[in-house]
Amino acid sequence: MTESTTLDIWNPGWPDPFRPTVDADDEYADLVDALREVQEAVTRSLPTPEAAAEAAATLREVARQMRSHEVDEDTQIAGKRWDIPGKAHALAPVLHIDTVTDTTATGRVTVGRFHSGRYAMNGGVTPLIFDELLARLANSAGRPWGRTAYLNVNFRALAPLHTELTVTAELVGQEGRKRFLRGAMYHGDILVADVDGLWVELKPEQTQNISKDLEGRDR
Ligand SMILES: CCCCCCCCCCCCCC(=O)SCCNC(=O)CCNC(=O)[C@H](O)C(C)(C)COP(=O)(O)OP(=O)(O)OC[C@H]1O[C@@H](n2cnc3c(N)ncnc32)[C@H](O)[C@@H]1OP(=O)(O)O
Repeated sequence: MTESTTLDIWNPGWPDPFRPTVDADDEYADLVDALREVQEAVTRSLPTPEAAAEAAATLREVARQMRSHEVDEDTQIAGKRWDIPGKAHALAPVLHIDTVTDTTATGRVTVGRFHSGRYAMNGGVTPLIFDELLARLANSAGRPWGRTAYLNVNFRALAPLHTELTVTAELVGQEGRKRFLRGAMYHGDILVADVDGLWVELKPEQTQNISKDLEGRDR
């Protein structure tokens, strides 16, 4: 079993459309951090109508600025910074991936009120976190790119906000193109959720056509 110490490397088995074609610099990561701050602050706020209108105008101005730098999805950076927690995607919870071996992975995550259901992690966010860690493991160790076929999540206890949770993943079996994974999320010793996932290795024609298949369907 080989320990992988290169969490940030590009796996050569992954299809090109997922690779950023320009280098992201730290200013881009900082921009996404600032956007996360906005998401959390807006979620926590009850502004006066005047303050809400002023903030909305400011945010629309930022959107206008960003639209003038628009690129296509193959070129965008968001979701592709494999080297930083949360991959520079503002929706994704900031998952710190600590270890990835051929068959296991571990990580840590803390969420705030932006990702809250009511005083605890929203039930739609838990699968996002599992998908991130299990996908990283499923698609590591030189394995060709596979796509999530299912993620069956069991919610065992409330996952607290503002508290570090640990997440584990294990590759438990492979049959042909199918990779079976299992994962768990803990608050201390308390199991808050577990998951069974299936990744199916893409056929060559499925990876070549990723961008083409989706043309015109992303708006
Ligand atoms: C917003 C979040 C922010 C994060 C941003 C991060 C960005 C980074 C992005 C990173 C990347 C993000 C990537 C993403 O987000 S992936 C997005 C989520 N996943 C998808 O959209 C996948 C959609 N589905 C497919 O593409 C196809 O169905 C796949 C490829 C999965 C299989 O279709 P394919 O035609 O190729 O294969 P097959 O049908 O011959 O099946 C083969 C075998 O598998 C078995 N099987 C298949 N399905 C299931 C099932 N559900 N339960 C049980 N078994 C199942 C099947 O029985 C057969 O078994 P066997 O008969 O051989 O024994």
